[in-house]
Amino acid sequence: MITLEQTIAAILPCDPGAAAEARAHQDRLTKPRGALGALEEVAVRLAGAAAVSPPPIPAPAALAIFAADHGVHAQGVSPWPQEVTQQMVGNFLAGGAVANAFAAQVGATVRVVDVGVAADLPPAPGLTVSKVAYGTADLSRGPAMTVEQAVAALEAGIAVARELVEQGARCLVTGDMGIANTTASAALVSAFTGRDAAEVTGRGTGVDDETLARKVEVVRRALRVNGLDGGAGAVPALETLAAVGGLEHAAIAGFVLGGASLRVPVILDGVIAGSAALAAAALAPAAVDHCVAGHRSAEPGHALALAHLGLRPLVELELRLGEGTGGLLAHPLVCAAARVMHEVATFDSAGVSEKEA
Ligand SMILES: O=C(O)c1ccc[n+]([C@@H]2O[C@H](COP(=O)([O-])O)[C@@H](O)[C@H]2O)c1
Ligand SMILES: Cc1cc2nc[nH]c2cc1C
Repeated sequence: MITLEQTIAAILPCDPGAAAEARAHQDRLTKPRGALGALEEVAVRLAGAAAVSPPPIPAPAALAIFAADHGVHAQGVSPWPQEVTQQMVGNFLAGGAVANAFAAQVGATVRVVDVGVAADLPPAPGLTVSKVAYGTADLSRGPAMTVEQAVAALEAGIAVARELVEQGARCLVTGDMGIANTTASAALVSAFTGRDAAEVTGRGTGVDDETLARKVEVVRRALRVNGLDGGAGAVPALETLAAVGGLEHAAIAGFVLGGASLRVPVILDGVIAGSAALAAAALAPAAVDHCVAGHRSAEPGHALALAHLGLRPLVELELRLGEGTGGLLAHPLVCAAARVMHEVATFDSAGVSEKEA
C-alpha cells in the first residue's frame, strides 16, 4: 500500500514551462485572445499539472462517492435521520440517485466507498468497503477522529484514486454522502480559513432558521473545544482534520492527494470537497495545482474555501446536493478546454489573418 507520506512526497507542482507553452498556444488559436474566458485558464492549468502542452484530454472520468456518518448529528444539525446515509448508498448502488443520472450523462463510472457508515452494508458490485469507524465522534464535544483514523481514511482515499487510475480513469471526480456533513464542512472551513462560524455555516439539506442558529453555535463550540479558535494554521493540518472533519472529508482529501500524485486532474464537487481540499492543500500545497473547482454550491463556506484555495468554480447553478453532482456537470467543460488545445487551428495553419496593430 502507498502511504500518505509517500503520496505527499510524489506530488509535483504545476510545470511553469508547460503552462507558458499552453498560454502561448492559446494565443495562436483562431479566436480572439481570451475569448474562451475561464476555459483558457483551465487548459493552462491542465497543461501545467500534466507537465505537457497540449494537455491530455481528461477522459474517461471516474466518480468516487465517499460515504460516512457523523456523531455531531446528535446535536440536531440536520433535519434528516442518520439512516439516510446508508439508504442513499443503496440508492447509488442501484443506480437510482441524481449522481447516477449525471454520471451516465457524462460517461463517468461510479464507485461508492464506505469509509464510515454507521451500519454494515451488504457487499455489492461498485461498493468498496474501507470502513475506518462506524461514524465519527461528536466534534462539538471533542475530536471527531483520532489522528490514526484520519490517516487511515486519507489512505483509503489514496487507494481508491490509484485503483481508478489503474483501471483507466484520466479524471477523478469527488463525491460524498453523509447526513450532517455540512456541519463538519463548516467547521473545517472555519478552522482552515480563520473565518467566523456564522460566515461559513449554511442550511445544508435545508434547515430552518432555528436549526441554522444552533448549527452556527455547534460549529463555534467545535472550534473552541478542539482548540482551533486561535487562527488559521495554528494547529497542524492532520490534527485539524481529525478534530472537526468527517471520515469522508479525510478520504476525499486523500483522493485529491492520490490524483495529484499521479498527475491526474481532480474535479472538486461542493462544500464537502472544498473543505476536504483545504485539508489536502494544508498537507501538500502543490495538490491544488491538480484540482479544478467543478461548481460553487449554495453553502456559504464553499465560496470562502474556493477563494482560499485560489480556485474559480466552473458551474454556478445553486446546486446543494453533493454526491459529486456539480463535479460531474463540469467534466464536459474541462474536456472541452483540453480538446481545444488539440483540435483548433492556428492563425498560421488556417490562413486566418491576425488582429491589426
Ligand atoms: O455539496 C454541497 O455543497 C452540499 C450542500 C448541502 C448538502 N449536501 C449533502 O447533504 C448532506 C448533508 O447535509 P446536512 O444538512 O445533513 O448537513 C450530505 O449528504 C451532502 O452530500 C451537499
Ligand atoms: C435524500 C438525500 C439525498 C442526498 N444526496 C446527498 N445528500 C443527500 C441528502 C438527502 C437527504
